[in-house]
Amino acid sequence: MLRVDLGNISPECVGPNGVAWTSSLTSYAQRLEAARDEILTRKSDPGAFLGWIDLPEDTETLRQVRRYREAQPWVEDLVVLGIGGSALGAQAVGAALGKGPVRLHFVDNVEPEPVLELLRSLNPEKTLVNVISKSGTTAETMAAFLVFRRWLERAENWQQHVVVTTDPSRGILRPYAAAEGLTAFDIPPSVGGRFSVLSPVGTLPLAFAGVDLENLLAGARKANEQARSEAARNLPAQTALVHHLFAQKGLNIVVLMPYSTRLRYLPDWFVQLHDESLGKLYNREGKEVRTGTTAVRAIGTTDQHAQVQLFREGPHDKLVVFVRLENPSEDLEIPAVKGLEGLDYLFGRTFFELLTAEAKATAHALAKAHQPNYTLLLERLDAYHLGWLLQHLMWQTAYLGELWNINAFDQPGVELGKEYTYALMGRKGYEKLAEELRAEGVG
Ligand SMILES: O=P(O)(O)OC[C@H]1O[C@](O)(CO)[C@@H](O)[C@@H]1O
Repeated sequence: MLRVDLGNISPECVGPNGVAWTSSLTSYAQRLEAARDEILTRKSDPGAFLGWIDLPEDTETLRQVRRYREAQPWVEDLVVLGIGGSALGAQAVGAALGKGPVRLHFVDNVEPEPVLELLRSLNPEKTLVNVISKSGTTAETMAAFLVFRRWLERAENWQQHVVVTTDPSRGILRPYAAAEGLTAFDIPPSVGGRFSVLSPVGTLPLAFAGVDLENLLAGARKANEQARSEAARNLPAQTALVHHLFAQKGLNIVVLMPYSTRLRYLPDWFVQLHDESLGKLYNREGKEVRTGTTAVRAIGTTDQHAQVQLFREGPHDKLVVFVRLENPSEDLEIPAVKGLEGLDYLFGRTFFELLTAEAKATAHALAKAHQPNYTLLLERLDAYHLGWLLQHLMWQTAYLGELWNINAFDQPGVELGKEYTYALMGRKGYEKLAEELRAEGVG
């Protein structure tokens, strides 16, 4: 079960003029249900990029991924070459649920030293390289692929050591895979990178990490079920409404703070999902709107000792979202130690009890200071509940896009930086831009 505890969004914080949460939900119910109908109607248009909704139903692709994984028992290290949506989902789920025996590595930056260090630690005969790029053009991923492709020539049959995940027709990787006879998996054209964790972008690396993929998808189907419900039972529409109401009140920062080290990369995945989807200059009618709230990463309890001072006493420009587990997979009892009786309140208690108390205490301390927050509660940390949470957050993002009347599925704002990079690196066709940059003192 995935639940939400809205107890700490104090009534005076929610809705215009102190309207309580239940009244806000009632008054927005029609608008949320219209948003849901709009999303579901638009889903049949591939250009709407809503294909992620159907990924949890795609058990045939999952079977292909499984078959491929079973045919590669020799793999000891899997290197994912990908960035943004082509890496963050697998990284988040792998860190939370990966059991091995295959070690996952993510190369999502072109800083030479860490890449060289990784290469020196790997045995090419035991390494599989999964190059992942929806566009098949991203400079960082392609540069890493060129390096790994050359390095793999040290293996007997390098083609066996590469698996490609890309768009079925666009980009450089697809024809290259066909020409070299490489195994290739599709990223459906209707699925954008940051919504692709349940496609082979995520499932292929996660199959090697020993994640229970059937349950990951089953959990995501529960989120789909809720997201299709009426407003009163529609959890993603409800959390989207909370975000909307606080954004309207000028709270322009969203902190995602799981109380779990295993979930340490979840905020990174969420930051891309939320920021790239919702930070938009224009609305659907082409009117300048500049929407968005800035997602910030935090981990409990670690950031209680780093950021919570600011969350409580700094500007109240944030909505803090806690993620808490209701049950541990294992627990650790704290022993009584003679001579340390000053710590007797801990004797015989468990780590999980302390972790839970810390999370509840922080949430309440923030509420007391009128810093709104709510908590997403996962019954436990397993594939089913994590799949549910991921799909919940994707739906929440889609609902916010509707409430703000923006396209949550494009990212025009990152394109110019890419073009400048091409020009600075001397790519053919970018000579004029390179000249302009030189005239502007960049080069
Ligand atoms: O999968 P690709 O096409 O290499 O893109 C990687 C990432 O780059 C972006 O296009 C821009 O940051 C993201 O939307 C995407 O997830």
